[in-house]
Amino acid sequence: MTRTVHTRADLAAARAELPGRVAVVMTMGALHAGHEELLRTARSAAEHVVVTVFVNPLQFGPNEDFDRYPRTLEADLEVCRRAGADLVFAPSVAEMYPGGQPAVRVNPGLLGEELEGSTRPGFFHGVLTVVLKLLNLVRPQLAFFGEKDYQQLTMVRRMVRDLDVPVEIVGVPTVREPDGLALSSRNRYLSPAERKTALALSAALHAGAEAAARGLDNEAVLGTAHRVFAETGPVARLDYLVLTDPDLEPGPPPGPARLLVAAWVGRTRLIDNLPIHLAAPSGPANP
Ligand SMILES: Nc1ncnc2c1ncn2[C@@H]1O[C@H](COP(=O)(O)OP(=O)(O)OP(=O)(O)O)[C@@H](O)[C@H]1O
Ligand SMILES: CC(C)(CO)[C@@H](O)C(=O)[O-]
Ligand code: BAL
Repeated sequence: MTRTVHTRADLAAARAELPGRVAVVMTMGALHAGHEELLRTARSAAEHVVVTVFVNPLQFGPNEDFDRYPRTLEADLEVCRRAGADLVFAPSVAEMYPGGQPAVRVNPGLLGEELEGSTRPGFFHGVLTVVLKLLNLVRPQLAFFGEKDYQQLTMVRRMVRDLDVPVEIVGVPTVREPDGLALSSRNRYLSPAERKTALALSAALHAGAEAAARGLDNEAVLGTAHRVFAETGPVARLDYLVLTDPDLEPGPPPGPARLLVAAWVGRTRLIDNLPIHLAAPSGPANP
């Protein structure tokens, strides 16, 4: 049975009745098959699954989509029931932030100012603060996050390591539509024409990954990705398309790397990323 609670007192009481290993899946609702994959993976790894549904105002900028973000709690509860979640915590903003916006927030450090943090100032302060609060309220052994939000997953791992938070973070590969588009709650903002343009993100990433597999160097991999982005989505507006090392440190080494993209399609900002396997640069020939 899936129980739904809205207050921290009811959460504490319901949590106390869950023995064994507890996994949490944190969401902003508007659940889709990507979230369902997180729920399935969590279900197979722990005795109990807790889902949180909360559109966190702290991570939205003043000109972002907090007000129009889809809120579909009844449908979300049905997804949670089907997935066999034990408990859903769906608090109000006042329940999460009873004193108003918190003065004390998690500082994400320098990486928090880059990529997503560069275009969305304060975003990772807001994300890490609510993630830490939810970890403290749910007290899970495991927490599942999607690779679709790769920088978020990386930042959460760093926070847990740097602040000694007693939880294991598990990343789940991105679930895609058959044509490659990464599932995202924001896809429902797209008109049919924008839905086609949105393919520019995944097409660019896949072209970059294929170029790397063919042995092309970093520059050619990025060049290929840029060309395919422009050809597939000429009306999309690129924010960034970068090749980094898998921990988002500057400068990809030979070997594993990550290609990340963010772009606006109309008023909708989408992100995506893929792992890349760069061939080692060929050194001077042996005499
Ligand atoms: N396509 C996907 N595959 C795997 N995990 C996903 C996917 N989309 C979202 N997630 C993960 O689900 C969790 C909750 O994300 P969230 O509720 O913000 O959904 P979202 O689709 O990313 O929404 P948005 O469109 O607002 O970015 C996050 O850990 C996120 O990485
Ligand atoms: C992790 C999260 C639930 C925090 O609000 C959100 O950023 C999301 O849905 O990815
Ligand atoms: N999906 C990550 C949360 C956000 O974009 O606000």
